[in-house]
Amino acid sequence: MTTLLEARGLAKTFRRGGETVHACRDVDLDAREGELLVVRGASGSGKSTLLGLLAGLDEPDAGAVRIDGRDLAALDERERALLHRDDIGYVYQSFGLVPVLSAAENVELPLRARRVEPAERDARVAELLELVGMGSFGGHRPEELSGGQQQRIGIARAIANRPRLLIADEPTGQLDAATAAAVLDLFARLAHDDGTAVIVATHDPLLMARADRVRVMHDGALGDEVLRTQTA
Ligand SMILES: Nc1ncnc2c1ncn2[C@@H]1O[C@H](COP(=O)(O)OP(=O)(O)OP(=O)(O)O)[C@@H](O)[C@H]1O
Repeated sequence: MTTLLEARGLAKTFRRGGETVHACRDVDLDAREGELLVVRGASGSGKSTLLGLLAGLDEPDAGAVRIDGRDLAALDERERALLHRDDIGYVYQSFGLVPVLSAAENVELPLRARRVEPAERDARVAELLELVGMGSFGGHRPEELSGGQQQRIGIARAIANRPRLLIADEPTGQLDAATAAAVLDLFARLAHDDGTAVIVATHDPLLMARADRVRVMHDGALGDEVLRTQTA
């Protein structure tokens, strides 16, 4: 399998009150095409910080992230925007939907950014809403949707442009068991059938059971790979 993302020596600290929090300490990580990689860890262990660094949403204090061999720190603003538009899908823990847009318009945003033709855009939005079981909710604003429904819209938006790299922060946190299982199937298909590199931060044991690899984060440090059978 081809390595799509390589992170080396990633570090990030925050100041909180008078103390320094080491949210990410010397993290090395590879993500490969066709693979579902789970990062597991207790609340506050640094998973969200790490995912934000991997996607280039935040700058590390030290270390580097290369995607397809390109160092994120070396990209100018335009190159970074294109990388985000075309190659990276990100599922935010708190969904990150635009409140004044409908569910369908939120899903449509990445397609508009790529200037997909209107007819193709409409068809793709309908397909994506169906895929996440939200076919009848396209006209609803985020505030009219439950947390789980917003989470599903966030997932549909993240995969709209068929990214090569999908990064998802607790993507089943708000979902009931049946919907979570459908999302797991979707992520597994994206990795195993479509060749997407999928990185998921989760506490969900079912998601861990579907992973090809599991890495455990503890106090900002990422441990060696653990066997899936050790994660249940
Ligand atoms: N912007 C920030 N300012 C100050 N401290 C922060 C900031 N972001 C994260 N932290 C701290 O860094 C540590 C790691 O947080 P992070 O959100 O990455 O963990 P997490 O594993 O994703 O937790 P959760 O599962 O609860 O989302 C925590 O101690 C958190 O309080």
